Amino acid sequence: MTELMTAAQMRATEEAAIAAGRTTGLALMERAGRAVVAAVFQRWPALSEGAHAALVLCGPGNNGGDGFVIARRLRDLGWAVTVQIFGDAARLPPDARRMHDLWAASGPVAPLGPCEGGVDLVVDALFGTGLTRPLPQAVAEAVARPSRGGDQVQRVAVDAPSGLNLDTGAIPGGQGVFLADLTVTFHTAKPGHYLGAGPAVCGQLVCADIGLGGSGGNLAGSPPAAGSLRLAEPVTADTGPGLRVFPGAAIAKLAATGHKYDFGHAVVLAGGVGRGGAGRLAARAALRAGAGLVTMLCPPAALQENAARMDAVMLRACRDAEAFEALVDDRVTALCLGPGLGVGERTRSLVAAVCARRAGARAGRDPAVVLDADALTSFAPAPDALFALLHPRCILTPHEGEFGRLFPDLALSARAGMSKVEAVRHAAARAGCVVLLKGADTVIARPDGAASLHAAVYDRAVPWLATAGAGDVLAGLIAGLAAPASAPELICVAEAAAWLHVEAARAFGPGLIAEDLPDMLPEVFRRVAG
Ligand SMILES: NC(=O)C1=CN([C@@H]2O[C@H](COP(=O)(O)OP(=O)(O)OC[C@H]3O[C@@H](n4cnc5c(N)ncnc54)[C@H](OP(=O)(O)O)[C@@H]3O)[C@@H](O)[C@H]2O)[C@@H](O)CC1
Ligand SMILES: [K+]
Repeated sequence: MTELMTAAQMRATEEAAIAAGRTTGLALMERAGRAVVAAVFQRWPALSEGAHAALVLCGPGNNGGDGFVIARRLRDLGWAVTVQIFGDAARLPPDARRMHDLWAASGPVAPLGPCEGGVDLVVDALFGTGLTRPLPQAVAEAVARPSRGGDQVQRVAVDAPSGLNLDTGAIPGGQGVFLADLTVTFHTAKPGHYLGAGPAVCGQLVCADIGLGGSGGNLAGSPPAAGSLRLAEPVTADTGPGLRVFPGAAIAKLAATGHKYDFGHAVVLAGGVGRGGAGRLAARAALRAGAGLVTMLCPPAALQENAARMDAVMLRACRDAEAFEALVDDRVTALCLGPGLGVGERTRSLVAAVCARRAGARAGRDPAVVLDADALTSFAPAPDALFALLHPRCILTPHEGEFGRLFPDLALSARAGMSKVEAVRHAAARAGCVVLLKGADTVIARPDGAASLHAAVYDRAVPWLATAGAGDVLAGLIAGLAAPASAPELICVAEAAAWLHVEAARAFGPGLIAEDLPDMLPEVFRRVAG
């Protein structure tokens, strides 16, 4: 399932299922605890054979309840289990109290403290979705305490490593968090499993079905609902092999045949002499992504330099915004500007001219406009002047630095407790267009709050993608995918571009430079269509 639920949404889903009589809190808790044990055995098969020793740390809420289920299950399998609790068992919520009592009928419960004897497994069932503030000192000490058993001790977190905020991926207080090798969450993943510090402290993420029923909807690539949040991850059709629904459906050339104009005409505006590399990267990516034609516009003095470096990309001289008007006709379906364009008035006037190109009521949809890099920074002194130019077929693709220049109150340093998802949602609403904030946790949002998280973390981590020019390639990819008449809506295009960008980097591997990315796309496409 690609939907991501906040703690409040998860609570509401659980309550609705219980209120409708479809399940009970106790049944959910039992399944949650058993799912953790099953995931532990799958990750470490040696632990599923013979008897071992575990330390189970239980908290004051239902996360603790899951811990008591785990303790009971392991003991039933012959393990030696030590259970410690933070807080007063008498004040546990009812379901957790029942699970505590079931365990306590035949096993002791001690307060948090050093564990006598060596263990093979430490279970963190201290806090899950209910963590609202920094860990208390006693808990911070408990999660940091090394367990006897050395390197052989495996550490599993129930729902979340305690100390991690599952809505934001932040560690409130900045310190004190359980470092897990494996985190088992329930029903859907939560934003914090993918945002910020989440992936590093979760270790590996497994999402277990606990019988709450699937929503089945909000899959990557389909039009998202206002206010929803999902993961941009592959979606395969249920019926047989063939195209992947996502990202396959977003790549026009994989799904249809047609004339080159059916796949659109993308225009990339590039910088002056010696600054054209960024624009060339974007143009090559747009062409590889499937635009039928790509034209690069550059200042007259840079024509020769660019002509020496490009063949399939067409090239025209464009001195300023006035020249732009004369050069671009109605068949241009996507425009990309910013990479290498330079910061200043010329860029501002080009952005104004590009955003003013509208299809009109009868001509179908407006051209897609990708604004990146210098096209964003040029408006740092007056972001509102940019927002006044934008329309819903525009997309801003900042990195954190550029984002902070346009939205200083939403900048990373100013976010204080607000998640990256919320920050980008606010930015999109203010800008009146799609905003994609880059990172290992790329967040894309539409003005109505529909959002998508593309995570290059866990087994998709590509640290070698942090290389000069990679962002220019992403901007070009979006323009190229958005250009065809059959392209899906812009937020879906952006999801697909983010995914392809990372897949291209993964296919190449370490040593990658930005030039390699567009040229890896054919290999990625073959796999998508296979
Ligand atoms: N939803 C579902 O479908 C299912 C949920 N399940 C499980 O339930 C978990 C959620 O349970 P939960 O809501 O009881 O929250 P949990 O994380 O146990 O903590 C709440 C307690 O901690 C306290 N507290 C918080 N922060 C604190 C701090 N810094 N320092 C000290 N105390 C602090 C807080 O106190 P309060 O803030 O109210 O003062 C409250 O007492 C979920 O993660 C999953 O494991 C499964 O069983 C199956 C189905
Ligand atoms: K936990």
